Amino acid sequence: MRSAHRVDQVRAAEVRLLAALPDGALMARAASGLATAIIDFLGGARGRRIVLLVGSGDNGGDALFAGALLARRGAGVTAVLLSPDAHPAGLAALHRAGGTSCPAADFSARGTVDLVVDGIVGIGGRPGLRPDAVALLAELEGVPVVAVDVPSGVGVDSGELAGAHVTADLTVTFGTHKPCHLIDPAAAHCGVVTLVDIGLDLPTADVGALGTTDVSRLLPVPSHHSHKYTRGVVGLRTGGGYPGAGLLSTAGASSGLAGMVRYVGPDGLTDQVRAAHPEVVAGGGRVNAWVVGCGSGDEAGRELDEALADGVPVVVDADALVHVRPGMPRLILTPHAGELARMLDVERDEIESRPLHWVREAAAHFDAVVLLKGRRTLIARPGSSSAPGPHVWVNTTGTPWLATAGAGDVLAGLIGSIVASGDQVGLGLHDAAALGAWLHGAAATLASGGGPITAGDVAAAIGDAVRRVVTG
Ligand SMILES: NC(=O)C1=CN([C@@H]2O[C@H](COP(=O)(O)OP(=O)(O)OC[C@H]3O[C@@H](n4cnc5c(N)ncnc54)[C@H](OP(=O)(O)O)[C@@H]3O)[C@@H](O)[C@H]2O)[C@@H](O)CC1
Ligand SMILES: Nc1ncnc2c1ncn2[C@@H]1O[C@H](COP(=O)(O)OP(=O)(O)O)[C@@H](O)[C@H]1O
Ligand SMILES: [K+]
Repeated sequence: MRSAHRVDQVRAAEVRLLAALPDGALMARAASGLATAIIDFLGGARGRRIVLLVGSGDNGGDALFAGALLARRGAGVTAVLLSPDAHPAGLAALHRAGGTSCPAADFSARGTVDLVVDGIVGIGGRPGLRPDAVALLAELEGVPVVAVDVPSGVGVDSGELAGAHVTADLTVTFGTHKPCHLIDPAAAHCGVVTLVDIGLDLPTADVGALGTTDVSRLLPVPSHHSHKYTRGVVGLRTGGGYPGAGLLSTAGASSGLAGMVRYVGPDGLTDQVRAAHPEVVAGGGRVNAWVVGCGSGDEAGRELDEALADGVPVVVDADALVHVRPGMPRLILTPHAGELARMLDVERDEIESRPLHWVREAAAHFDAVVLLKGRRTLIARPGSSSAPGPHVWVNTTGTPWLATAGAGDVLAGLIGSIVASGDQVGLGLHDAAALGAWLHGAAATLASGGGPITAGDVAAAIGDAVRRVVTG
C-alpha cells in the first residue's frame, strides 16, 4: 500500500526523529536519496548542467545539499536563489563542492541546461508561486524538472491547484507520500514519484493506494469447500432504458468472482443477456448484492427501491444516483464528476478541481461509500465508519484508453460481484469498491496493451487481471 500523510502528521514524526538524530542527519538522508534519484534520472552526473531553484526553507536546503553531491560527481551545478535567506549550510556545502550560486534577478539560462531541480517550496509552502519563480520557470521551459518533495505551488494536503505551480517529470519525496502525489489534479503534475525512506515513524494514513499485495490479501477467492451460493450471488437491475448498459454491467458482474449472477430487466433485453451470458440466471431471487442504475433511464428509481427492499448492499450507478437520499443503508455510489455535481448541486468544474474534498463531503452527506470516477478514482468510506485503514482509497491502475463509453457499467457490475463474493468473508464495502476499481484499471491496461479498447474488452480481461494477482 502507498500511504499519503498530511503535512501535520509528517511534521510530528519529523520532530520525534530530529530529536533522536545528530544535527543535519535527516536532511543529509533526504539529499542523498535525492541526488541518487537525479543520477538515475539523468543516467549519470558528469558533465551535466544542473540548475537548482532554491527557496527560503529546508526544501531549498535539500536541493543545495543534493547539488553539492552532484557537483562532487562532476556535474556543473548553479543554484538560483529566490531568497537571500537560502539554507546557509546547504549553500556553503555547494560552494565547497565547486557549485556556484546567483540571485534569481541575475540568472540567465545561457547554453544548454540538462535539468532543473525544484527546491522552491516543499511541505511548508502555500499554494501558488510568486512572480520571480514563475519568470524563472518560463525561462527554463522545456528543461526536464525534478521536484524536491512536491512540485512547488501545489496544494500538498488537498491535491488541489491554486494558481501557478511546477510540473515535474520526477518527484522525489521523503518519508511518505503526501496526498498531492496520489490525488488529481496535483498528482498529474508530479510525474513519476519516488519515495526515499528517511526513517519516519508515521500513524495510519487518511489516504492510501492499494498495491498488488493488498489486492491479493483482500480479494475473496474460493476454498475447497465453496459452492456457488457461498461464493455469493450478485443481482443486476439495469438496462431498462439503454440495453447496452444492461449487457455491459452483466459482463462486468460475470467476470467469475461471484458464484452466480441474476439479471432482472425487460423481457427482450433478458433474452439478449442470456444469449451473451448463458450462465446468467434470469429473474429475481436471493442475492448478496444488487447493482442498479446502469442505463436504467426512467426505471432507475423503482429499481433502487426494489433493491433496497432486500436489505443487501446496493451498488448505485448512473441514472439511479439522483434517487439516492441520506439514510439509505449500505450503498456504494459510483458517480463520475458530472453525476456527483448533480447529486450535490455544485458545478462539475468544482468537483474536478477539488475531488478529494467533494468525495468526502458526499460520503459524509449520504453516509455511503462514494466512488468518484476519473483518472485517479477516489473511494471514500461512509462518514459514520470507524473501520481501521485509510478513509479514502485512490486508484492508480488503468490507462486513459479506459475513458470509453460503457466502462462505468462494467465497473458497477464488477464491484457488485466483489461485494457479493466478499459478503461471506467479511470484506467491507469500502475495500470491495477499491478492489473493483483496481481490477477494472488492471484489466483495462492488460486489454489495451497501449492501444484502443472497448468496454467489452475490459470486461473480458478481468479474469486475466484476477489470475495475475492470485498466481503472483
Ligand atoms: N519533514 C521531513 O520529514 C523532512 C523535510 N525535509 C525538507 O524540508 C521541507 C520543508 O521545509 P520547510 O518547513 O522549511 O518549508 P519549505 O517548504 O522549504 O519552505 C517554506 C518557506 O517558503 C516560503 N514560501 C511559502 N509559500 C511560498 C510560495 N508559494 N512561494 C514561495 N515561497 C513560499 C515561506 O517563507 P517566506 O519566503 O514567506 O518567508 C516558508 O517559510 C520538506 O518539503 C523537505 O523538502 C527534509 O530535509 C528532511 C525530512
Ligand atoms: N483519463 C482517464 N484515465 C484513466 N481512466 C479514466 C480516465 N477517464 C475516465 N476513466 C475511467 O473510465 C471509466 C469511465 O466510466 P464512466 O464515466 O462511468 O463511463 P460510462 O458512463 O460511459 O460507462 C471510469 O472507470 C473512469 O475511472
Ligand atoms: K519543491
